Amino acid sequence: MAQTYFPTRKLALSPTTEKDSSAAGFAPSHAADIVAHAADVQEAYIDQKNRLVSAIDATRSLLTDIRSFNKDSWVVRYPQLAHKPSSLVRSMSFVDEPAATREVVLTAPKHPLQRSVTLANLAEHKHIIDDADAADVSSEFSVLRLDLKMGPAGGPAALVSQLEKASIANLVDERVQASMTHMDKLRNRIEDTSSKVLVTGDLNAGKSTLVNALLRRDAMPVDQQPCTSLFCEVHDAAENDGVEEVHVVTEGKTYSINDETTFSRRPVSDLDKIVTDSDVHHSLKVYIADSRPQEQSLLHNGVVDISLIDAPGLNTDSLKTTAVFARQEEIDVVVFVVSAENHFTLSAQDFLWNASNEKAYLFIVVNKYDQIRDKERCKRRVLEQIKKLSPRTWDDAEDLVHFVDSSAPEGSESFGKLESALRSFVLVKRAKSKLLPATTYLTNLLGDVDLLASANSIVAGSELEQAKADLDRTRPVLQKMQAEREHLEDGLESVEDERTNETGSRTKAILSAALNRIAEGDLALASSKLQMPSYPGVLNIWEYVADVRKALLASVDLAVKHAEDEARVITTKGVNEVAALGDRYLPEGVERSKRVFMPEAMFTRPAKSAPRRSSLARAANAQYGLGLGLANRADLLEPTFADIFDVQHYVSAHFGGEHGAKTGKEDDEAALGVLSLASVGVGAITVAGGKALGARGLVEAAVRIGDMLGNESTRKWLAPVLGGLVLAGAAYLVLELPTSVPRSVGRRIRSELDADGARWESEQRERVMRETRKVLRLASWDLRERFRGAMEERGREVRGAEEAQSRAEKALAWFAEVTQRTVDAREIGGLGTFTAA
Ligand SMILES: Nc1nc2c(ncn2[C@@H]2O[C@H](COP(=O)(O)OP(=O)(O)OP(=O)(O)O)[C@@H](O)[C@H]2O)c(=O)[nH]1
Repeated sequence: MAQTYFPTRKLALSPTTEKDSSAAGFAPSHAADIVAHAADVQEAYIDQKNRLVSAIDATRSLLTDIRSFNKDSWVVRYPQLAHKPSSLVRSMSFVDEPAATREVVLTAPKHPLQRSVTLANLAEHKHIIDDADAADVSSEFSVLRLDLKMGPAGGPAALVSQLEKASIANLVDERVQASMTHMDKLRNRIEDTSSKVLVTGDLNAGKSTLVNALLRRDAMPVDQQPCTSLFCEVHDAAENDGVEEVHVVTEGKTYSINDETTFSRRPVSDLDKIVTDSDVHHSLKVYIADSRPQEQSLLHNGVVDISLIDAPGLNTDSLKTTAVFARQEEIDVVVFVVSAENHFTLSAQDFLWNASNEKAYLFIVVNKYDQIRDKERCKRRVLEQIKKLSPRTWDDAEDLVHFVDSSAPEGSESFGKLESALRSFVLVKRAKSKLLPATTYLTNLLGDVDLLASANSIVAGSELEQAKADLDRTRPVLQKMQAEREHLEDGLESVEDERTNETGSRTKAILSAALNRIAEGDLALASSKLQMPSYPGVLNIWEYVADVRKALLASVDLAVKHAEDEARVITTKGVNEVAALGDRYLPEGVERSKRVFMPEAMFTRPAKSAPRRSSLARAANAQYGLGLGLANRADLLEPTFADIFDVQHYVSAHFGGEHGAKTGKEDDEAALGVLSLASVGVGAITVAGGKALGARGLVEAAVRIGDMLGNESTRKWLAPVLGGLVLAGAAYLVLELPTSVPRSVGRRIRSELDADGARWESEQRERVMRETRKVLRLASWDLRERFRGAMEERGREVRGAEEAQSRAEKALAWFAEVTQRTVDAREIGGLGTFTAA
């Protein structure tokens, strides 16, 4: 019954059960009780309305926060719960990830004001999974339900199997936004204090008289012939700035008090005339001032802006119009006026029957009761009719059916009771039409928020676990890498240095030995591939020198190549050591270097720029593939006199000068020009003497020879002796050539290699070391990059996991707060206790 909307007050009205006798003998309560009841109802209504408004505001702010949290901190997930027969267990999946399902369980709320069910992880609630009673518990969204069916119009609807997380979150956000807009409307509706009471009934039943009685003034014309044919809507003049006025609504326009084009103004004194003259169905807005205090006035009651609509009497013509009018949403209450003398006409019965089906409760005023002699009998017969026409009205007859004399309201107890009951009834009906939808909506919405929060809590919980596991896995790896970085660095440096130095010393050893050997006239390197040419005889001495030169140069090439090969071996070792360092320090799962080291590719690149050096030194840098390729350089193969008689060697050896070793090739050639002539004979002498003679000795010998030539007798024997000596020397020279030429050539080559003062050997060493260092640097760089990349990757993983952890923790706390706030909102709105009848 109506009072159940306001359970916070113990109402003074008798309970329904006591009224069961009302059909037989209706026992009216004392008017004072009714008035007190009206005050209670009014207070309870205001209280409930305010609570609901606060709850709406709290929910609205919660939704605003949820939206911004979802935007900034958490992509909200939308769960789908598949029902499992006879159990509280649901299979939960998310629209963005339909394949991944997890079992959850519906749990009883921890708080009485929580949703009837929330979700929890199955593992934590195994004990309640087989509760058959729970099979029907709904785990569906109502307000925030997403319509995920899509497809061409008329075609088979296809379930959107998978949408992006973000798109789903957007859809949820849109639903939340839409529900906020809807709440604004509900709030406006609740706050809207206007309420329309339609007064209708049989012709001449006294409707206008009742309206006048309620207003306590003769505003509406009575006894009109023909009967009232238009709808007069009576408002408090306060709504028209306190001015009493009639607004005749322009035909075809929708009335707005703020739009002068929708009505024309007439004085209230013209009302009689307007009603009398009216031959068409107009509607009127009548603004009447009620000077009575708020607690007495119906129009001016301080709670609801009630307007009374005096409708035309029901007949076959007006019946339909009035029925349509009564059905309008803004009509909160229908007051049906019936004459006690006539009871219900057929039109009245028709209207009541339909109206009671559509609007459960009707307020019935049985008028002209003063005219009835046998009042009890009349009352009984009227109530019997009401019982048939509107049983629910009959149930509440004490509140809803009033037997009055509208022509004399002042001081009438029954009329006072009618007024109070009508006011309560208006408020009760408002509660039903305005507060209840808002209450239901809010209850459903908060339930959905709970469901969303608990599903997202479960997700946050799993993400937290995942993040912790990730951290446990990645953080130690990162820390280990940070700790070992220096070791790796040291290891790489030492491989680089050690192997480069090893290459250097190997090269040095090989080349030193090689140069010493050629200086002795031997091949730089003993090899089966090379042989010293055999001496072809003095007549082919020039070719012999060329061949020796070529063979020695080729052997130097071979020695260089040998040093390079050694460097390749050492470098390969170094590369393998770098790879081993990679195996040791790179974490699991990091791809090892795919570079394949090809030792044969070493020493194949021409130097980009070399400083100016002797042609040999330049050649040394020109072509690495075949050692130095010295033996293929035509310009280097050209033999010289010095290759045969190495005067320069003897001269420099004698003067102990380093001239020869230090001059350039041009100087070599100049020296050869001066000394070449002398070297032929003198070189022979010196060699013939078995030891190297000094220049002084040579000069002295020449002088003595000159003296002897000046002496006649001496000349006689000197010529044959001298000739003999020269011949012997020449013979010796010729005999020694096979051994002296290789030495001379070897020494020449050696000194030419060192020609520009830069030690050829150390240059070669540097070159070979550079190559090794280059390879090892590349290998180290590659490993360092891998290590750095892996460390960055692990760092990112750790940071990602840390962020995920803090996001999940924040989300868990947030969703717990959301749940608490839904509880608070329910409490504020009295939703847990406010139940519909
Ligand atoms: N004695 C008495 N006369 C009443 C009462 N109510 C109305 N009347 C009289 O009944 C007549 C009709 O009253 P109206 O108020 O004009 O009736 P109505 O229902 O508005 O008439 P229509 O709008 O024309 O259908 C008037 O003469 C009123 O004085 C009442 O409670 N007691």
